[in-house]
Amino acid sequence: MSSLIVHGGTPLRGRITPSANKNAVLPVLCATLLTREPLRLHGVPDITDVRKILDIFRSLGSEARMDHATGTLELHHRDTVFDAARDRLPEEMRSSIMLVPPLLARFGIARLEDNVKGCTLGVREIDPHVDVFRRFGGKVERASGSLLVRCAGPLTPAQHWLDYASVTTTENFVLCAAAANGSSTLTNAASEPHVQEFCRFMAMLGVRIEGIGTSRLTVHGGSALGGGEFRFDEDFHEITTFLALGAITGGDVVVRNSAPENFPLIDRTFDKFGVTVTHADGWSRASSTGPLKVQTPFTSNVLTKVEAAPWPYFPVDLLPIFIALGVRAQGNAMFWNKVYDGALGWTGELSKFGAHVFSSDPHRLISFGGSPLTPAVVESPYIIRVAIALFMVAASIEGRSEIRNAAPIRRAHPRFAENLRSLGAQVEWTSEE
Ligand SMILES: CC(=O)N[C@H]1[C@@H](OP(=O)(O)OP(=O)(O)OC[C@H]2O[C@@H](n3ccc(=O)[nH]c3=O)[C@H](O)[C@@H]2O)O[C@H](CO)[C@@H](O)[C@@H]1O
Ligand SMILES: C=C(OP(=O)(O)O)C(=O)O
Repeated sequence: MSSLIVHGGTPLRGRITPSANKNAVLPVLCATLLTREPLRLHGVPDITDVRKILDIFRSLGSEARMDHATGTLELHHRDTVFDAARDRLPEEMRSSIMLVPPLLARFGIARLEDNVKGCTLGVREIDPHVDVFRRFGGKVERASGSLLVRCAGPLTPAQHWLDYASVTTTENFVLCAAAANGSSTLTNAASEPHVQEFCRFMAMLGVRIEGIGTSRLTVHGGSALGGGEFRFDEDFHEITTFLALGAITGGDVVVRNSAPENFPLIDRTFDKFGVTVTHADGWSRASSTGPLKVQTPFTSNVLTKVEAAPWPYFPVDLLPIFIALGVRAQGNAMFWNKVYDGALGWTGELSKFGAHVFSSDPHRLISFGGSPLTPAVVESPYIIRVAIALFMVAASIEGRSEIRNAAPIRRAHPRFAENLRSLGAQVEWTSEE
C-alpha cells in the first residue's frame, strides 16, 4: 500500500505546468488501435493507466516506444494480433472498455474482464456500452468472469440516443462509428473537454465528425485511417487541483492554462469559497484575501451549492476537491453529485481531521466548514480525486498527516509529489509504485 505522508501547514507557492488529461489520453490510446499507420503522440503522461495500456499493446505485438523524458510516444499497430482466449484487457480502469470497438473492427472479437472497473464511485453501468455495440451489429454474451463481444462482418452504421450523456459510452460510439462504413449519429452525447479532445484526435486520423462539443455527434466512418502526430492539451482537472491546493494552504500557485474558456463555471465555484481565479497570458492564478469563506446566497432558505453533472455542468470528478475547500472555509455549503450514487461514502474520513460534514443522502453532502482541524491518519477509497481531496485537507493543517492508499493518484497525475515539493510542500510517498 502506498501512502502519502505530509507535514502540512506550509502555504504552497510557485508555478506548475500541468500534464495531459488521463481521460483524454486513454480513449486516444484505445483509438490508435484502429489504424495500421505509425503515430507520434506528444505530452503523454507517465501514469499507471497509460503503462497498462502500453503493456497490452506490446503483448499484442504492437510497437510502443515511450520516451518518458519528453513525453513522446511512438506507436505502430502493424503486426498486432489479438487472441480472445489468451489476452486480457487491463483491469481496475474503466478505459479498457474502449479497446472493444477497435478489437471488434480488426479481429471481429473482444473480451472484457468483469473487473474492468474504475474508481469505486457506485454503480458504473456496462449496459449503455452493450447497447452501442449491439447497435453497430455486435453480438454480446456473458462468458465466465467476462463479456464476449463478436461481430461476424464489418460494423454497420447506427443511430442512437443515450439514456444519459455518458463519457466513455460516447467515446465508444465514436470508435464504432469510425469503423462502420457510413454515417452514424449519437444524440445525448457527452461533451466534456476530454471528449472534444478525443474527437479532435479522431479527426486527425481522418474521421469526419460533426457536432464536436455539442450533444449530437454525426460521425462519417469507414474510410481508411491514417497516422500522424498529436499533442495533448493540459488537464483541466490537474489545473483546478493545483489552484485549489494553493488556495487551501493560503499560498499562491500559478498554473499553465491554454484553455481558460473551459473555466467560467469552475471559477465561479471557487468564488463561492472566497477564492478568486484570474487568467492571463496562458496562466491561471488563485488568490484569496484572508481566510476562506463560503458566500452567503441572496435567496433565503438555501445553501450555497455545488451541483455536479455531465458537462457543461460543474465536473463530477472535481467535486471532492471542492468538498476539501468546503471543510476549510467558514460557513456551510451543499455538494450535490447528480451522477454517482456512491461517490460520497468516503466523507466520514474527514471527521478524523475534526471536520464536520453531513451526508443528507447518497448524492448530497453538507459541509459545516471552518472548525479547527488537526492532523490525522486517513484512508482513501479507490478514488483518484478523493485521495487528492484528503491530501488537500492534510496539507492545510500544521503537523504530520498520512493518506493511506493514495496510489490511485498515480493513475492520473504524474510526478504529483515532485510537483508539490516544487511548491514547497513537505510530502513523500511511503513506497515507490
Ligand atoms: C475513463 C473516464 O473517462 N472516466 C470518466 C468517465 O467515466 P464513465 O464514462 O464510466 O462515466 P459515465 O459518464 O458513463 O457515468 C458513470 C455512471 O454515472 C451514472 N450517471 C452518469 C451520468 C448521468 O447523467 N446519470 C447517471 O446516472 C451512471 O450510473 C453511469 O454508469 O466519466 C465520468 C463522469 O464524468 C468520470 O467520473 C470518469 O472519470
Ligand atoms: C473516475 C476516474 O477514472 P475511472 O473512470 O477510470 O475510474 C477519474 O479519472 O477520476
